[in-house]
Amino acid sequence: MPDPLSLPPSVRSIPFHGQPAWQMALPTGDTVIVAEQGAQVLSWTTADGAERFFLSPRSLFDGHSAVRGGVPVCFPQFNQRGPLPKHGFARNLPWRLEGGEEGEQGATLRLLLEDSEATRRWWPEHAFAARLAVTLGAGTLRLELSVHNPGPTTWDFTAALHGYLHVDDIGGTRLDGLDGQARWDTVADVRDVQHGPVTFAGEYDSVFAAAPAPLQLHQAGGGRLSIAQSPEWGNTVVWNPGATLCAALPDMPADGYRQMLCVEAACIDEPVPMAPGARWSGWQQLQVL
Ligand SMILES: O=P(O)(O)OC[C@H]1O[C@H](O)[C@H](O)[C@@H](O)[C@@H]1O
Repeated sequence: MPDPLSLPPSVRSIPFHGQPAWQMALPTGDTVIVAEQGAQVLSWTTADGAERFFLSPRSLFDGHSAVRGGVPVCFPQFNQRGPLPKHGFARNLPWRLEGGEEGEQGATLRLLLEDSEATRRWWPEHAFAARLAVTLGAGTLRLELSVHNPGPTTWDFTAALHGYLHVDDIGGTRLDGLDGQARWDTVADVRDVQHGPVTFAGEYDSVFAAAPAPLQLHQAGGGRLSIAQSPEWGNTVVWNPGATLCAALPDMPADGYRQMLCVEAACIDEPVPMAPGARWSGWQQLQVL
Protein backbone atom coordinates (compact mmCIF):
# COMPACT_ATOMS: atom_id res chain seq x y z
CA MET A 1 0.00 0.00 0.00
CA PRO A 2 1.41 3.43 -0.89
CA ASP A 3 1.62 5.94 1.95
CA PRO A 4 -1.48 8.11 2.21
CA LEU A 5 -1.03 11.40 0.42
CA SER A 6 0.27 14.21 2.50
CA LEU A 7 -1.35 17.44 1.37
CA PRO A 8 -1.17 20.90 2.90
CA PRO A 9 -4.44 22.35 4.26
CA SER A 10 -4.47 24.85 1.39
CA VAL A 11 -5.33 22.02 -1.07
CA ARG A 12 -8.74 20.53 -1.76
CA SER A 13 -10.09 18.24 -4.41
CA ILE A 14 -12.80 19.80 -6.60
CA PRO A 15 -14.67 19.10 -9.84
CA PHE A 16 -13.81 21.73 -12.44
CA HIS A 17 -15.98 21.76 -15.56
CA GLY A 18 -17.04 18.28 -14.43
CA GLN A 19 -13.47 16.92 -14.34
CA PRO A 20 -11.27 16.03 -11.35
CA ALA A 21 -9.01 18.87 -10.22
CA TRP A 22 -7.31 20.32 -7.15
CA GLN A 23 -7.51 23.84 -5.88
CA MET A 24 -4.83 25.50 -3.75
CA ALA A 25 -5.77 28.69 -1.93
CA LEU A 26 -3.41 30.82 0.13
CA PRO A 27 -4.45 33.04 3.06
CA THR A 28 -3.35 35.97 0.87
CA GLY A 29 -6.27 35.21 -1.50
CA ASP A 30 -4.17 33.76 -4.34
CA THR A 31 -5.60 30.54 -5.82
CA VAL A 32 -4.67 28.01 -8.48
CA ILE A 33 -6.65 25.12 -10.02
CA VAL A 34 -4.82 22.12 -11.47
CA ALA A 35 -6.66 19.45 -13.47
CA GLU A 36 -5.89 15.75 -13.21
CA GLN A 37 -5.88 15.60 -17.02
CA GLY A 38 -2.50 16.77 -18.19
CA ALA A 39 -1.58 18.29 -14.78
CA GLN A 40 -2.92 21.35 -16.55
CA VAL A 41 -3.20 24.55 -14.56
CA LEU A 42 -6.61 25.92 -15.58
CA SER A 43 -6.93 28.97 -13.36
CA TRP A 44 -4.66 31.30 -11.41
CA THR A 45 -6.21 34.18 -9.54
CA THR A 46 -4.29 36.73 -7.55
CA ALA A 47 -5.38 38.43 -4.34
CA ASP A 48 -7.08 41.23 -6.30
CA GLY A 49 -9.44 38.60 -7.79
CA ALA A 50 -7.94 38.89 -11.29
CA GLU A 51 -7.83 35.70 -13.39
CA ARG A 52 -4.38 35.49 -14.93
CA PHE A 53 -4.96 32.72 -17.51
CA PHE A 54 -7.23 32.48 -20.50
CA LEU A 55 -9.46 29.39 -20.62
CA SER A 56 -11.61 28.93 -23.69
CA PRO A 57 -15.32 28.54 -22.82
CA ARG A 58 -15.51 26.21 -25.84
CA SER A 59 -12.99 23.70 -24.49
CA LEU A 60 -14.44 20.19 -24.43
CA PHE A 61 -13.61 18.96 -20.88
CA ASP A 62 -14.29 15.35 -21.85
CA GLY A 63 -11.37 13.92 -19.86
CA HIS A 64 -9.03 13.39 -22.81
CA SER A 65 -9.30 16.06 -25.54
CA ALA A 66 -6.74 18.88 -25.31
CA VAL A 67 -8.08 21.76 -23.21
CA ARG A 68 -7.45 25.19 -24.71
CA GLY A 69 -6.22 27.45 -21.98
CA GLY A 70 -4.36 27.55 -18.70
CA VAL A 71 -1.00 25.82 -19.06
CA PRO A 72 -0.96 22.66 -21.18
CA VAL A 73 2.19 20.61 -20.63
CA CYS A 74 3.51 19.65 -24.08
CA PHE A 75 5.55 16.46 -23.64
CA PRO A 76 7.34 14.47 -25.02
CA GLN A 77 6.96 16.30 -28.34
CA PHE A 78 6.41 19.93 -29.20
CA ASN A 79 3.88 20.66 -31.94
CA GLN A 80 4.12 18.35 -34.96
CA ARG A 81 7.88 18.05 -34.95
CA GLY A 82 7.99 14.27 -34.62
CA PRO A 83 5.82 11.18 -35.04
CA LEU A 84 3.69 11.61 -31.90
CA PRO A 85 0.29 13.33 -31.62
CA LYS A 86 0.55 17.14 -31.76
CA HIS A 87 2.23 18.47 -28.59
CA GLY A 88 2.76 14.90 -27.33
CA PHE A 89 0.37 12.90 -25.17
CA ALA A 90 0.93 14.29 -21.66
CA ARG A 91 -1.86 16.86 -22.01
CA ASN A 92 -4.43 14.18 -22.86
CA LEU A 93 -3.73 11.71 -20.04
CA PRO A 94 -4.57 11.70 -16.33
CA TRP A 95 -1.63 12.48 -14.05
CA ARG A 96 -1.39 11.22 -10.48
CA LEU A 97 -1.21 13.50 -7.48
CA GLU A 98 1.98 12.67 -5.58
CA GLY A 99 1.67 15.14 -2.74
CA GLY A 100 2.32 18.70 -1.79
CA GLU A 101 3.73 20.90 0.90
CA GLU A 102 3.87 24.43 2.21
CA GLY A 103 7.20 26.25 2.36
CA GLU A 104 8.73 29.70 2.30
CA GLN A 105 8.04 30.08 -1.43
CA GLY A 106 4.35 29.24 -0.99
CA ALA A 107 2.31 26.05 -1.42
CA THR A 108 3.32 23.31 -3.86
CA LEU A 109 1.32 20.57 -5.52
CA ARG A 110 3.18 17.69 -7.23
CA LEU A 111 1.83 15.53 -10.05
CA LEU A 112 3.30 12.55 -11.87
CA LEU A 113 2.90 10.87 -15.24
CA GLU A 114 4.72 7.58 -15.84
CA ASP A 115 4.85 5.25 -18.80
CA SER A 116 1.78 3.03 -19.00
CA GLU A 117 -0.06 0.95 -21.55
CA ALA A 118 -1.49 4.21 -22.91
CA THR A 119 1.92 5.88 -23.41
CA ARG A 120 3.52 2.72 -24.82
CA ARG A 121 1.00 2.79 -27.67
CA TRP A 122 2.84 5.85 -28.94
CA TRP A 123 6.21 5.46 -27.26
CA PRO A 124 6.84 1.70 -26.98
CA GLU A 125 10.42 1.53 -25.71
CA HIS A 126 10.29 4.48 -23.38
CA ALA A 127 10.21 4.18 -19.62
CA PHE A 128 9.81 7.66 -18.14
CA ALA A 129 8.59 9.71 -15.23
CA ALA A 130 7.43 13.29 -15.82
CA ARG A 131 6.65 15.42 -12.80
CA LEU A 132 5.06 18.84 -12.56
CA ALA A 133 5.47 20.93 -9.40
CA VAL A 134 3.00 23.83 -9.18
CA THR A 135 4.07 26.41 -6.58
CA LEU A 136 1.72 29.24 -5.66
CA GLY A 137 3.04 32.30 -3.83
CA ALA A 138 1.70 35.80 -3.28
CA GLY A 139 1.33 37.17 -6.84
CA THR A 140 3.59 34.40 -8.15
CA LEU A 141 3.14 31.06 -9.90
CA ARG A 142 6.03 28.74 -10.62
CA LEU A 143 5.77 25.58 -12.69
CA GLU A 144 8.63 23.09 -12.77
CA LEU A 145 8.68 20.14 -15.16
CA SER A 146 11.07 17.31 -14.23
CA VAL A 147 11.79 14.33 -16.43
CA HIS A 148 13.54 11.07 -15.48
CA ASN A 149 14.58 8.07 -17.54
CA PRO A 150 14.39 5.02 -15.24
CA GLY A 151 14.75 2.54 -18.13
CA PRO A 152 17.59 0.86 -20.04
CA THR A 153 17.24 2.69 -23.38
CA THR A 154 18.17 6.25 -24.37
CA TRP A 155 15.48 8.56 -25.78
CA ASP A 156 14.99 12.27 -26.22
CA PHE A 157 12.12 14.70 -25.92
CA THR A 158 10.94 18.19 -26.76
CA ALA A 159 8.53 20.02 -24.47
CA ALA A 160 6.83 23.26 -23.51
CA LEU A 161 4.90 24.87 -20.70
CA HIS A 162 2.30 26.28 -23.06
CA GLY A 163 0.72 28.98 -20.89
CA TYR A 164 -2.25 30.97 -22.22
CA LEU A 165 -1.87 34.30 -20.42
CA HIS A 166 -5.03 36.35 -20.10
CA VAL A 167 -4.61 39.77 -21.73
CA ASP A 168 -6.97 42.78 -21.70
CA ASP A 169 -6.72 43.15 -25.46
CA ILE A 170 -4.08 41.62 -27.74
CA GLY A 171 -3.95 44.78 -29.84
CA GLY A 172 -2.64 46.78 -26.89
CA THR A 173 -0.33 44.07 -25.52
CA ARG A 174 3.46 44.35 -25.64
CA LEU A 175 6.11 41.79 -24.76
CA ASP A 176 9.52 43.16 -23.77
CA GLY A 177 12.78 41.29 -23.31
CA LEU A 178 13.26 39.47 -26.63
CA ASP A 179 15.10 42.31 -28.37
CA GLY A 180 18.21 40.90 -30.07
CA GLN A 181 17.13 37.24 -29.79
CA ALA A 182 17.19 34.88 -32.76
CA ARG A 183 13.64 34.22 -33.99
CA TRP A 184 11.99 31.73 -36.27
CA ASP A 185 8.76 33.26 -37.52
CA THR A 186 6.87 30.06 -38.26
CA VAL A 187 3.98 31.89 -40.00
CA ALA A 188 6.23 33.37 -42.71
CA ASP A 189 8.90 30.67 -42.21
CA VAL A 190 11.58 33.34 -41.86
CA ARG A 191 14.57 33.24 -39.51
CA ASP A 192 15.75 36.62 -38.31
CA VAL A 193 16.56 38.60 -35.17
CA GLN A 194 13.94 40.37 -33.06
CA HIS A 195 14.23 44.15 -32.93
CA GLY A 196 12.46 45.94 -30.08
CA PRO A 197 9.37 44.73 -28.24
CA VAL A 198 6.98 42.14 -29.67
CA THR A 199 3.55 43.54 -30.60
CA PHE A 200 0.58 41.86 -32.23
CA ALA A 201 -1.41 42.63 -35.37
CA GLY A 202 -2.66 39.32 -36.77
CA GLU A 203 -1.48 35.71 -36.49
CA TYR A 204 1.79 35.47 -34.57
CA ASP A 205 3.74 32.24 -34.06
CA SER A 206 7.47 32.45 -33.37
CA VAL A 207 10.13 30.34 -31.71
CA PHE A 208 12.82 32.48 -30.05
CA ALA A 209 16.18 31.60 -28.60
CA ALA A 210 15.52 32.03 -24.88
CA ALA A 211 16.46 35.46 -23.50
CA PRO A 212 18.93 35.74 -20.62
CA ALA A 213 16.61 37.85 -18.41
CA PRO A 214 12.88 37.67 -17.58
CA LEU A 215 10.40 38.97 -20.15
CA GLN A 216 7.82 41.61 -19.27
CA LEU A 217 4.27 41.52 -20.52
CA HIS A 218 2.61 44.94 -20.67
CA GLN A 219 -1.19 44.94 -20.74
CA ALA A 220 -3.36 47.45 -22.55
CA GLY A 221 -4.84 48.40 -19.16
CA GLY A 222 -1.43 48.98 -17.56
CA GLY A 223 -0.92 45.60 -15.80
CA ARG A 224 2.54 44.04 -15.97
CA LEU A 225 3.73 40.48 -15.58
CA SER A 226 7.28 39.17 -15.32
CA ILE A 227 7.88 35.87 -17.13
CA ALA A 228 11.08 34.06 -16.16
CA GLN A 229 12.31 30.66 -17.28
CA SER A 230 15.26 28.53 -16.22
CA PRO A 231 18.21 28.12 -18.64
CA GLU A 232 17.36 24.46 -19.29
CA TRP A 233 14.65 25.70 -21.67
CA GLY A 234 16.49 26.76 -24.81
CA ASN A 235 13.48 28.47 -26.41
CA THR A 236 10.51 30.71 -25.82
CA VAL A 237 7.46 30.38 -28.05
CA VAL A 238 5.09 33.32 -28.53
CA TRP A 239 1.72 32.49 -30.09
CA ASN A 240 -1.52 34.26 -30.84
CA PRO A 241 -3.76 32.80 -33.58
CA GLY A 242 -5.17 36.15 -34.75
CA ALA A 243 -8.74 36.54 -36.03
CA THR A 244 -8.67 34.23 -39.08
CA LEU A 245 -7.01 31.17 -37.52
CA CYS A 246 -9.00 31.68 -34.31
CA ALA A 247 -12.29 31.53 -36.23
CA ALA A 248 -11.19 28.17 -37.65
CA LEU A 249 -10.40 26.65 -34.22
CA PRO A 250 -13.50 24.72 -33.12
CA ASP A 251 -12.70 25.09 -29.41
CA MET A 252 -12.29 28.89 -29.50
CA PRO A 253 -14.90 31.65 -29.60
CA ALA A 254 -14.38 33.79 -32.69
CA ASP A 255 -12.96 36.71 -30.69
CA GLY A 256 -11.09 34.55 -28.12
CA TYR A 257 -7.71 35.48 -29.61
CA ARG A 258 -8.17 39.02 -28.25
CA GLN A 259 -7.93 37.83 -24.64
CA MET A 260 -4.94 35.48 -24.82
CA LEU A 261 -1.24 35.34 -25.46
CA CYS A 262 0.84 32.19 -25.18
CA VAL A 263 4.37 32.77 -23.86
CA GLU A 264 5.88 29.31 -23.56
CA ALA A 265 9.07 28.05 -21.94
CA ALA A 266 10.14 25.40 -24.44
CA CYS A 267 12.85 22.99 -25.58
CA ILE A 268 12.42 22.66 -29.33
CA ASP A 269 15.57 23.36 -31.35
CA GLU A 270 17.62 20.85 -29.42
CA PRO A 271 15.75 17.77 -28.21
CA VAL A 272 16.85 16.83 -24.69
CA PRO A 273 18.86 13.57 -24.70
CA MET A 274 17.95 11.21 -21.86
CA ALA A 275 20.44 8.39 -21.26
CA PRO A 276 19.41 5.63 -18.83
CA GLY A 277 19.13 7.21 -15.36
CA ALA A 278 19.22 10.80 -16.70
CA ARG A 279 17.23 13.57 -15.03
CA TRP A 280 16.22 16.96 -16.45
CA SER A 281 14.16 19.78 -15.04
CA GLY A 282 13.17 23.29 -16.05
CA TRP A 283 10.83 25.91 -14.62
CA GLN A 284 8.84 28.96 -15.64
CA GLN A 285 7.85 31.61 -13.12
CA LEU A 286 5.14 34.23 -13.55
CA GLN A 287 5.07 37.20 -11.23
CA VAL A 288 2.61 40.07 -11.14
CA LEU A 289 4.47 43.41 -11.05
O1 LIG B 1 -3.99 23.88 -31.11
P1 LIG B 1 -2.88 23.30 -30.29
O2 LIG B 1 -2.55 21.89 -30.68
O3 LIG B 1 -3.15 23.38 -28.81
O4 LIG B 1 -1.60 24.17 -30.58
C1 LIG B 1 -1.62 25.53 -30.40
C2 LIG B 1 -0.32 26.22 -30.81
O5 LIG B 1 0.72 25.80 -29.99
C3 LIG B 1 2.00 26.47 -30.15
O6 LIG B 1 1.97 27.73 -29.60
C4 LIG B 1 2.47 26.49 -31.58
O7 LIG B 1 3.55 27.37 -31.76
C5 LIG B 1 1.34 26.83 -32.52
O8 LIG B 1 1.80 26.62 -33.84
C6 LIG B 1 0.11 26.00 -32.24
O9 LIG B 1 -0.91 26.29 -33.16
